[in-house]
Amino acid sequence: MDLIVAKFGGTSVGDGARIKKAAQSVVNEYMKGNQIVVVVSAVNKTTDELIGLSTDAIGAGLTDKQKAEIMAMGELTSARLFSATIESLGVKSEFIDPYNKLWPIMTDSNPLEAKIDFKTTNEKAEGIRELLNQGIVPVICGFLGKGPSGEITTLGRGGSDITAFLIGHCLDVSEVIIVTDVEGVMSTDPNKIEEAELLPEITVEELRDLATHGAQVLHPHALTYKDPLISAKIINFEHGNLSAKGTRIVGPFEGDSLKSVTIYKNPISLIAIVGDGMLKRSGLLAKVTSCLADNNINIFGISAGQNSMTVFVEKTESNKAYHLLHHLVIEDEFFSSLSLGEDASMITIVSPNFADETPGIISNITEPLRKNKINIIEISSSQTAIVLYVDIKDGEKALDLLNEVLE
Ligand SMILES: Nc1ncnc2c1ncn2[C@@H]1O[C@H](COP(=O)(O)OP(=O)(O)O)[C@@H](O)[C@H]1O
Ligand SMILES: N[C@@H](CC(=O)OP(=O)(O)O)C(=O)O
Repeated sequence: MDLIVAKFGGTSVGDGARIKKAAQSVVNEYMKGNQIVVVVSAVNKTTDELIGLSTDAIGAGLTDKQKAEIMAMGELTSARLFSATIESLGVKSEFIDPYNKLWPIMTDSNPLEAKIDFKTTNEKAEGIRELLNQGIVPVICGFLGKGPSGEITTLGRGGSDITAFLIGHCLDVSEVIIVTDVEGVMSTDPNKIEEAELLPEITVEELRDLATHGAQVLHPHALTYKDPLISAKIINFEHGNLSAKGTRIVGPFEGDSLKSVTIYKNPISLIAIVGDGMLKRSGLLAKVTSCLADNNINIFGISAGQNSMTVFVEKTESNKAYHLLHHLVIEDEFFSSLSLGEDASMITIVSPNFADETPGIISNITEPLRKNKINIIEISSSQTAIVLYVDIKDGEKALDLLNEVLE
């Protein structure tokens, strides 16, 4: 007997027929002898409509607390609807909303982007297991939380995915299934490029980066709760079948923790190339990268400024790269000179929450290094990773300091 969480997004429960199809797929799984927890989003665009209505009626006077309470009506309704539909198909079901004593998801008091109180949620989730053992299918409102005073909070737009993975983690389920309006994760958004192709599999790390950079298919924070041993997949509601294939989400793998500070095992060398007004000339970056690629030299990073560009390569390859790039510099009129810099340690800090921790995350990271007189040679940041280069002699010390920051 497997224990499964199935999350149905707004479009998957977009009308009566879809709700029935979704409920039938749950019932079929239940009939196979599996236990199943349903997490449901608001029907179709209900959340947008509720926001639109309240903004039209109240405008700037709408408080965040009121907004959360009004938005919550979407999931309060859909959970009741879904649970009643399961019952109509002959299986016992109970909807679980924040007013129910079994409600598990506890948060801080932020109404719109509530932070999950993991410890309490983990304890409370055991109550759901009692229902499952009685043969009841719990239908939990996605997206919602309960604050310290019993008030309704929300986990941020698209937050039902977080609910699904969080419940999956707390109950240590065998599988989390995200049911949505596309076949799975595709090579790009199929609603933007029709030729998009289905990926049979994607790693947690890839999907997290994709989601953080705007791909709506899954909330990036949901993956924080993806355990390596819990299977997960994204499937299309059209199949009406929870065994549909879709895209399997694999990992995270050992050493690929979602929050980590790592130092690259080998020294890195910096090669700086200068030229007048480099940013305004097209094709210079391509010349440098193809020169190194043609000679099988891996580029670890590259940064470009007004009059210079820095390339990061492994120290063992730096001499070869230096000579190759020198040829390029003397051949090309837009480059004037290059220099092989000091050896550096490359430290990568990864966290899915950087996007939320800004402003301030860069200074949190650089401040302890400054205090310890560690010079940062170069730093680059994205929404999920910060890479910095420090003098090779400072590498290990910087690693320790940055581990403290991440804790
Ligand atoms: N790489 C991608 N693969 C699949 N879908 C994507 C991708 N990038 C963006 N999307 C979008 O994600 C949408 C699914 O997310 P969402 O609308 O939030 O679904 P749900 O309502 O089920 O939660 C798809 O309709 C698609 O437009
Ligand atoms: N209904 C909420 C939560 C959610 O996750 O919805 P969906 O699964 O349809 O993206 C929202 O629209 O933000």
